Amino acid sequence: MADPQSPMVEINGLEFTYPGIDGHPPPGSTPLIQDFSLSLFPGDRCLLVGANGAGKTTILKILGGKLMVEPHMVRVLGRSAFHDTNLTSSGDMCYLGGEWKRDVAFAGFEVSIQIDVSAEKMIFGVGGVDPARRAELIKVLDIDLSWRMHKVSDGQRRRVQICMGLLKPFKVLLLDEITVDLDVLGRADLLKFLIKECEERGAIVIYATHIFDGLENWPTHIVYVARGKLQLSLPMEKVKEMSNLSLMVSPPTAPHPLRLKFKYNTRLLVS
Ligand SMILES: Nc1ncnc2c1ncn2[C@@H]1O[C@H](COP(=O)(O)OP(=O)(O)OP(=O)(O)O)[C@@H](O)[C@H]1O
Repeated sequence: MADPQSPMVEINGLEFTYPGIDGHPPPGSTPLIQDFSLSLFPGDRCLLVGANGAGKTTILKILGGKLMVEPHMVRVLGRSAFHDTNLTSSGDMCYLGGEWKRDVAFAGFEVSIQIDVSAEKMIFGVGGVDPARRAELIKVLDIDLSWRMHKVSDGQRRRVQICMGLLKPFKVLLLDEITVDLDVLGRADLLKFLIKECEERGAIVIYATHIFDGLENWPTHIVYVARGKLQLSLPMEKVKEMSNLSLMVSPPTAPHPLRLKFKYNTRLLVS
């Protein structure tokens, strides 16, 4: 188990702008992510929330080492997420997000994983895996090993993707709307499995989603992002303490307010 006092993820004054076609941020552009700092410790389960375009995926991609930032701005397990490729290849950090694609011959060109191969071949093709963990994941995700990948539904394909991503005992898991294709029971079983991973092994999960159903007791933290800035980071005990309190981050008349209503009757009204 990791030292509970030392952060597994540290974001220090993160700034990020997507590069233009010349590979550099357009001159004079305002950074998309600004002045963002956050530390997460062993066992933390962080729910990353915010409106469309707030910057959640960008933050997860930066943490997942898919976008370059200065090494001191983001440390994952004490290492630079972008520069230390061993973080991902070792399985210590796992990013699951977006569509499940694979690179084909042309640089930067990707196609969906829809080849005629069985779920069994894909899952058992991942080497160096504990057979008991693999069997548990196949059960939790209710995977039929005889599924052919070109004939399965989106949700079934997603289950195989999640299973393959979780086969190695990750230390940091980044989930970007990955459960959107799962049915209610499949999602609940997966979320329960992730709680066990955090409590028993001290792993951490950062989960960006717009679907709050069934999440009342899942997170240890709620992190709210708007316009690329951290607006709120609340431990769940605080959210529970705020029973009957409405926390107004922006007036309820703001266009498209996002309402997070948990069973504790805490309402975060944010735009
Ligand atoms: N590759 C890119 N190049 C330039 N701008 C981008 C790129 N990807 C995203 N953006 C912009 O960055 C902003 C944040 O996008 P991001 O995908 O991080 O938001 P999000 O909070 O994950 O949104 P959603 O809830 O819709 O998934 C958006 O305005 C988007 O248009």
